[in-house]
Amino acid sequence: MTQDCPTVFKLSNQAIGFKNQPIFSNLSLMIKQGEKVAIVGTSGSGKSTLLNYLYQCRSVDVAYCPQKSMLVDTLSVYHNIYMGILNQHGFFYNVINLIRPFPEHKTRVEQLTRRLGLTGLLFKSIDKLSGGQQQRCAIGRALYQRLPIFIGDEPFSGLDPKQSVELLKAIKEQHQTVVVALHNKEMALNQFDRIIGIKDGAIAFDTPATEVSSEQLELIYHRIEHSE
Ligand SMILES: Nc1ncnc2c1ncn2[C@@H]1O[C@H](COP(=O)(O)OP(=O)(O)OP(=O)(O)O)[C@@H](O)[C@H]1O
Repeated sequence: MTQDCPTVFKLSNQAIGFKNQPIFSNLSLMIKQGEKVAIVGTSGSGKSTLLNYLYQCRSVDVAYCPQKSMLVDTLSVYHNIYMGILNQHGFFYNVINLIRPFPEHKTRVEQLTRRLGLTGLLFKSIDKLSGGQQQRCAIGRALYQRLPIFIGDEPFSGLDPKQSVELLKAIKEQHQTVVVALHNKEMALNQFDRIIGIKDGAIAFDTPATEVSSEQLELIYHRIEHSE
């Protein structure tokens, strides 16, 4: 039961946003260890702003998969995935491993690429991959960090539904707590424990996925049409 688990994020009446543009003025939110949370809302509603804030709150425990993947185009899948753990090793270890991969990392990254559906692409450079393959590589970078929390900002947007579910399964196996922004309502309803709907700079609903109706979700995406 996650109710009895430690709290991993707790925001109380928090203002979140940018210098001259607050996005949330009074946000309260608690996420417990072990929860699998989907964040939904229209484009521009503040999902990325919130996820980035959560990441900043405890970056050492979070494998973060932002919308702009920050992969290095000219480097290979292997190198881009390994880069996720650069901060876990010393400078010389990293340099040697990047020039001549240690067998331990090569084996583990290769196993991971199979799970990601990137078999045979280990040493292919990122700029030679499709958008979806690049996205899977970015997820691989997060998975390779083996951190307790995964935060993903639309990590499946370029993937087909089957791949998305498979990758989410891998993410759930690797990370205790999962917080993901997505636009796929079916996935939010079927694959997560809890759904947080964001609208007009506030949480419109925060409900167990089994209790969220598709009407509630539709409402989140409903735009008010202004007429003169
Ligand atoms: N660096 C920034 N400086 C100022 N305002 C920003 C900045 N980044 C985003 N915004 C604004 O903050 C609001 C929320 O943006 P955010 O990217 O969090 O939305 P989102 O829900 O993630 O959207 P999408 O689904 O399109 O990714 C938007 O109005 C956006 O214009």
